[in-house]
Amino acid sequence: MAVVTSDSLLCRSLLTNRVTQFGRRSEVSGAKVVPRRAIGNGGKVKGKVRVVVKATVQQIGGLEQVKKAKEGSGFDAVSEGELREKGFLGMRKTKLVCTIGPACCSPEDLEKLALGGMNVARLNMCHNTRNWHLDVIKKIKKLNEEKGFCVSIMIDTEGSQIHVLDHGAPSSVKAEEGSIWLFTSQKLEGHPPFTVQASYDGFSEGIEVGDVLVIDGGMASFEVIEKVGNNLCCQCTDSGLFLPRAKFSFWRDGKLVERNSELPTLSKKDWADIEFGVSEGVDFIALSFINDADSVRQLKNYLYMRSSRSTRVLAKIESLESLQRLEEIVEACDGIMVARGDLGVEIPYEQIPTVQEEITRVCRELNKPVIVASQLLESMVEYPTPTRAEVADVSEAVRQYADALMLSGESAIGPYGQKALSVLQMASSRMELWSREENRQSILHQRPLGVSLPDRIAEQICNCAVEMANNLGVDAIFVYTKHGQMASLLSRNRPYPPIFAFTGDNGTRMALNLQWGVIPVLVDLSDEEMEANITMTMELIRRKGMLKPGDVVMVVSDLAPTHINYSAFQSIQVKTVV
Ligand SMILES: Nc1ncnc2c1ncn2[C@@H]1O[C@H](COP(=O)(O)OP(=O)(O)OP(=O)(O)O)[C@@H](O)[C@H]1O
Ligand SMILES: CC(=O)C(=O)O
Ligand SMILES: [K+]
Ligand SMILES: [Mg+2]
Repeated sequence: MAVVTSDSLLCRSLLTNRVTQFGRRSEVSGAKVVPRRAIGNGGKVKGKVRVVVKATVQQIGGLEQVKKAKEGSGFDAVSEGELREKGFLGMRKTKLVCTIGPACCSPEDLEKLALGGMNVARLNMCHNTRNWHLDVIKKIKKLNEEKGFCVSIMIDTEGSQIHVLDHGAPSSVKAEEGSIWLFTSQKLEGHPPFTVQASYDGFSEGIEVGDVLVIDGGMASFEVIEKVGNNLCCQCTDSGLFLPRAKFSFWRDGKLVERNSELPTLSKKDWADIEFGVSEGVDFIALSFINDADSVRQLKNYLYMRSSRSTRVLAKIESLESLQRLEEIVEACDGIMVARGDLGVEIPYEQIPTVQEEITRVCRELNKPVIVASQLLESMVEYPTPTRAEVADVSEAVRQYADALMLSGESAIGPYGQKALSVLQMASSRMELWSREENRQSILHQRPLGVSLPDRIAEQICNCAVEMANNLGVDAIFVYTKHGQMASLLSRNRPYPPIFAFTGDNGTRMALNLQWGVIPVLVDLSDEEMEANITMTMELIRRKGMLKPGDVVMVVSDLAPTHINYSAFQSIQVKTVV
């Protein structure tokens, strides 16, 4: 068995080599042979950058690298099983994040979630002790090592926000219309009825009589009828429940009274949690309640100083301020979470759908992964089936090409976590298939990102590669990447075939777990011999019986062969398995 092509094809393609204007779209006629092109400015080959597009036929047996392609190396057990069962095109593209809580923290439950397709486990530092979280981290790492899973770990900081600290009951308390309540930041002895303790001393600063206090974005509403010192006396105007940690927002003349900037973005506790995450080698740190890009930069600088550069920083969009500074935050971070729960406290909930669409679009265009989170399958916290409206919401996020979907209470505290995960899995696969059949990918707009010529070339290569891959109907895209840049540029174009991202860097592998359509594979890559890397990885997949004669693989690479005097050497090759 060998991977195809003929040298004559290669020669022919070399003969048709011609120089084109930089930035022109590659013409793909549907033929499997694509002329090699050197791309330069104004018809000249530009300095130290070479781009090669070719179709080749080659024999892959007998190479030293083939021996290295040992069973099981770097390819996670779940993707392998999915590929066997469903073939390349059947592999799920949308990634799944599960919040880990008391309902799913045993090794058996974690294993079931991993088998069910959990790509990232989220630990919410608002809840439970650091030791509890440490125990979960250890269990996940053990599963990855011993059972061949590839589950990345995210910690989600508590952040600072005004919420209920104590309402005098372990679960919920009802507020009836007309009842009068005292809101205070003081701890009250014996907790008298109709009192609520707020989490922040300055919770009532700037608040006036007549303002409206809304609980959890609409769960209950109160009118401020008196202000005594820092305490607020309020009358319930819309009855509802106080849940533990219920959130406060104040409204005046139909507009939010903005307060978030008064609170520290990264509290002492957040820094201690971050320190914990860094020392335990978590893959993602998600920052709650950020208002601008400064806190993201601050954390990135800190990670740089700590030589913990493989930890990726995610910014959660859950305040009005962060929404107003969306682009600068997206540019500064490594990924975004649309935290619809708290966002719905700060903006009217009817705005959530359009805001979500806008955030996912900006993230894809700026090439940052985006997670859509909260209440996706909320009813499954209690019931074993989702509502039809919830399935529609999940499908809408997939249709918008979000990179990932997240479960919160559904997995953390609900008895049907695995079932909720399978609902996400099935609904996303279904919507992906529909999007592909409807050819929706072709209407994706890409804004140019790169500034330097090599970056612009990498971007164009990836845009063109995806267009070619879709037009040619290739089965898989292989990409070789150190930091994940090429893989994410391919993913940004949301191709039909899956992207196998081969990397020698474990941090890159774990980070790519969050990216749409990318299957990260850890392998030893040679800096010198790109062809050997290609041969080795094709053989790795073939020996597992997952590449069959007739399969067509597109290979995209940008690793620089050091013996060639070019600063970058990027190529697209199309290979057919014989
Ligand atoms: N580690 C944990 N230990 C105990 N309960 C947890 C844990 N993680 C989550 N939960 C429970 O699951 C629910 C949903 O989790 P989720 O992470 O969405 O939290 P949240 O409190 O709603 O806040 P946010 O997501 O805005 O930080 C929480 O309200 C909490 O009851
Ligand atoms: C996930 C989260 O923090 C929220 O939805 O508020
Ligand atoms: K949190
Ligand atoms: Mg939140």
